[in-house]
Amino acid sequence: MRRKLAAGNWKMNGIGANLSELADLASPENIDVLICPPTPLVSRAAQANAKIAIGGQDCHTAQNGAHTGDVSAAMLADAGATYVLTGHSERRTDHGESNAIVAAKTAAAWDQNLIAVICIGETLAQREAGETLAVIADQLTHSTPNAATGDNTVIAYEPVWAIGTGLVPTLEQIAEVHDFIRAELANRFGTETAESMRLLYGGSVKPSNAEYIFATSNVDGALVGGASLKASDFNGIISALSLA
Ligand SMILES: O=C(CO)COP(=O)(O)O
Repeated sequence: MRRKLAAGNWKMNGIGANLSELADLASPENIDVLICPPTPLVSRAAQANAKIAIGGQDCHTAQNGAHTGDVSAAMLADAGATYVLTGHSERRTDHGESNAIVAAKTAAAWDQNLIAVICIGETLAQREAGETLAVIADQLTHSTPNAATGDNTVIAYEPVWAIGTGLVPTLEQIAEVHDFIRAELANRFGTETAESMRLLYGGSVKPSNAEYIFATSNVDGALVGGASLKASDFNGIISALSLA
């Protein structure tokens, strides 16, 4: 059985004062809860609530060296992180990260025993051009190294046009992509590995729509931006996932 995962991505939001939100997060026994705060908060976040996991939002392909401003998977692990996001669309756009770079970052995360949450998703233009599944297949294939397992990898489907916009795909659209991802994983890694890998939906998930999204085929949780910043909001999503 896949353990469901409620993941929050604080993006470039939050200072020390915001860490008090972590103490107020619910942590139901039957699901995993993860928060990915900005890098300067990772170490303190990891001390704030023993029941939730902490992750980085990005890592370098190397573990150390002359890369000013970057953070390595080794540093995140040392600070108490157990997960890291790789290939978030904002990294792909703001920092020009290719699938090959995302795959190298994912491998670097695994080297430090971090669970990689590999993010993929189409733009609105790609969806309107009917290219969604081709884009998803391409990103999934080339961002995911061969050694992926259900233990070291989570796949997050985040349509770029749904991030921070309040727009959410229909449940049919979410199911279509999640079913497709599961099938692609089965083709490549075999059914057992594919069935053990968690697939998250991300993009404007709120307490008000979480229950419906979590009832969708092959959705094992969510990657949440804005609604993860306040415990009162994220707890609504955590509760919906726990009951799903
Ligand atoms: O990008 C996201 C999480 O990684 C989604 O952000 P929002 O939940 O704010 O739309």
